[in-house]
Amino acid sequence: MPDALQFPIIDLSFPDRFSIANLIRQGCVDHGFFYLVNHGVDEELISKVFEQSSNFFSLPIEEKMKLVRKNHRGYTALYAEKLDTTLTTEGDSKESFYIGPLADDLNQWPLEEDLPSWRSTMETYHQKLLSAVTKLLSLIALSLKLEEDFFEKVGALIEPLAFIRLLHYPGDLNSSSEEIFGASAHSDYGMVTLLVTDGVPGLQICREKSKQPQVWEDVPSMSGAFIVNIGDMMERWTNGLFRSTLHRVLQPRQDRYSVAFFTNPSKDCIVECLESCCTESCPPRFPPIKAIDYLEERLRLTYGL
Ligand SMILES: O=C(O)CCC(=O)C(=O)O
Ligand SMILES: [Fe+2]
Repeated sequence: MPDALQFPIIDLSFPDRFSIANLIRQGCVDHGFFYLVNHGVDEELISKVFEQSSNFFSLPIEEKMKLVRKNHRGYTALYAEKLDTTLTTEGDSKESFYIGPLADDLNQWPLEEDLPSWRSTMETYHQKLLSAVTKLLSLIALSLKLEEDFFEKVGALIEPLAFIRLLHYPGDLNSSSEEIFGASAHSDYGMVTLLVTDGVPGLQICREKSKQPQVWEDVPSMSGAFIVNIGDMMERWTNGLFRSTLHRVLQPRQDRYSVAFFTNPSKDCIVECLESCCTESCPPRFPPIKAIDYLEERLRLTYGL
């Protein structure tokens, strides 16, 4: 049995920004994961989000299907999504609900009379998370020896494509297939993801994706902390220095709820390998891409469109 994983704990309020930036760099190079504490998001708000998430997923399926995913916002039913696009089995055994950028009016909301304060809770959470991520990205820029406002300057934060994903993994599914996962193996697509879970285990990472057989290690939740992971666009920016680590969620034996916050750059932002991460012996591994084109292609593959 490998030892339990130990990720660095990043304190977003710590005054010595350079030492925190170094710790972030270590977490991103070694694991692509770290914990974030003192992030400025109240425990009480997080509890409310979990309560409202459970209220929504408890609705009858016909009600949930009225808000079925359009423009990548709204409800996706059990087995509708398959994060590991190489699997031939049916989709992942989870249901989810996406809430995207608040400004563009594309989100779908349950009726206020059905779920009072649902929309305002999610909107507040979206705003708070975006503000925590903006602070975190300035430290990530420092950790790459860039100016703190690098991600602003390249236009990543003009209107970031930031999504809340409420997740519910039912615990009472009797599946005969070993190949059914709550969330099958994948890496996230964007810059960074901030995840909070209800403490029910299931999340695992595989640090060496090409090594066979793959070794999967449990990621423990930490009370009061976000689990942060690097996504593929950040891996591309850093020419592979920061890892976008493969992860998955096992099908749990009891209900499991989690809430992910995915941050992608603004749609027209160009993601290209940083000069400081390239050398003659380590040339750029990824061509430049426009954030929206990359994101749309990844979503298309995930939903089998
Ligand atoms: O539910 C979790 O713990 C992780 C979810 C996840 O990896 C994702 O939604 O991308
Ligand atoms: Fe993920």
